[in-house]
Amino acid sequence: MVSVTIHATTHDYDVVIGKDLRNKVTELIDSDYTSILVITDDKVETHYLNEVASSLKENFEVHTAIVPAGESSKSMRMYEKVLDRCVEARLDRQSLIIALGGGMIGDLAGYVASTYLRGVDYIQMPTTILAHDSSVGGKVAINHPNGKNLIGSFYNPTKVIYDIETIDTLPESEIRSGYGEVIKHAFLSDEGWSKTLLEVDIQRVTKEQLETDLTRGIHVKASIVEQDERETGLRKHLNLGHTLAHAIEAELGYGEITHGEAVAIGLLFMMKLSEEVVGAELPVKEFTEWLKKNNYPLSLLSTLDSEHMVERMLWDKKTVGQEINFVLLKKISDACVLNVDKKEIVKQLNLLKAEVSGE
Ligand SMILES: NC(=O)c1ccc[n+]([C@@H]2O[C@H](COP(=O)([O-])OP(=O)(O)OC[C@H]3O[C@@H](n4cnc5c(N)ncnc54)[C@H](O)[C@@H]3O)[C@@H](O)[C@H]2O)c1
Ligand SMILES: O=C(O)C(=O)C[C@@H](O)[C@H](O)[C@H](O)COP(=O)(O)O
Ligand SMILES: [Zn+2]
Repeated sequence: MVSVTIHATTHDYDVVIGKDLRNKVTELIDSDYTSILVITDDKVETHYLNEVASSLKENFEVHTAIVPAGESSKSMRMYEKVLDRCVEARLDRQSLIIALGGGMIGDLAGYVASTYLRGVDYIQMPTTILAHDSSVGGKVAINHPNGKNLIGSFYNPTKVIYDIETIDTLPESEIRSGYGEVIKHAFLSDEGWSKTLLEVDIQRVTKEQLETDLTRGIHVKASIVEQDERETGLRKHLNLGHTLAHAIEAELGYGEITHGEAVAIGLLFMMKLSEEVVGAELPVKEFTEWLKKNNYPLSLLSTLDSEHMVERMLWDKKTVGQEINFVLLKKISDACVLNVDKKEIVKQLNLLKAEVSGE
């Protein structure tokens, strides 16, 4: 078992990474809670809810809330439903919420925890690769039809319990999605690691490599959120690739593309923009090849109208006074935030669309 302590402004919390933790959750809960509400989705429920609930029942009164799997559950409607469940279960201020699932559940349950009774404790139990990112750092949110995560807060969990065995049941599409954020963390931090990842074949990646990459990603994220929890500066770098990614997700409809796939496409666009705007020399060719080899859905770019995507980007949380701010790379592991002219964004997006469709 590996434990990484995150030093947050409100409290320190541990990210515990290990095997079979789903059957040992009770042992990992330090406080004496009156009751626990486990929030999960209906896919994760079939795999892991029984084990987690059985472990908790040894010591606690346990309630459950199950929402439909998929990004469309990160909504106002589902937020209200889960709050109703909190009320129905009579959770009090000494109750605990457990978010059992991927980033969708982590964000939704975390937002519920941050607002119910003005805030109750919650634990993140990530079950996807992507959630190595979402379970750390305390950003919790739900989506609005206009833009991703428009309603949310910063609210740190009391613990993150990452049972690494749960990722065994992930389909290939979710491994692909997870690697979108893993490679983002590599681009932000380490050229050598980035090169290693560009060799990864998503269909054949080993368990050992997955564990190493996840743990590494958690360390990168931890270091950044510890320095700038509320995203006044440095934390913006974690948004690398997200200005386009979030615009694509909202445009296609939440859940039509995975978050990590959208981020991967956003990273490619970020690279092209970085070359153009800051004269960076980046492994664009290698990254494009890697995306193609691993079946990231680059072809959907051709379905997007560039001007309209710029309109979508105005909902990005880095947008100030209608100016779009991009996280760009001067080189691998050296990011900056720059205002990019809307005409330039349209031009570069059109060029990228033409390139990937082979025009
Ligand atoms: N808060 C943050 O800092 C942060 C960071 C990154 C992403 N996010 C958010 O995270 C969300 C994406 O998270 P995600 O990719 O984990 O998606 P997700 O939670 O929707 O999970 C993806 C799919 O995998 C299924 N699943 C989950 N665990 C499984 C398992 N172990 N075995 C089999 N199936 C499993 C789910 O039911 C779902 O169908 C987005 O909403 C994104 O905005 C938040
Ligand atoms: O933790 C952060 O900060 C991030 O930006 C991580 C992103 O991977 C994540 O998708 C986050 O939810 C995006 O935040 P937002 O503020 O752009 O909604
Ligand atoms: Zn993300």
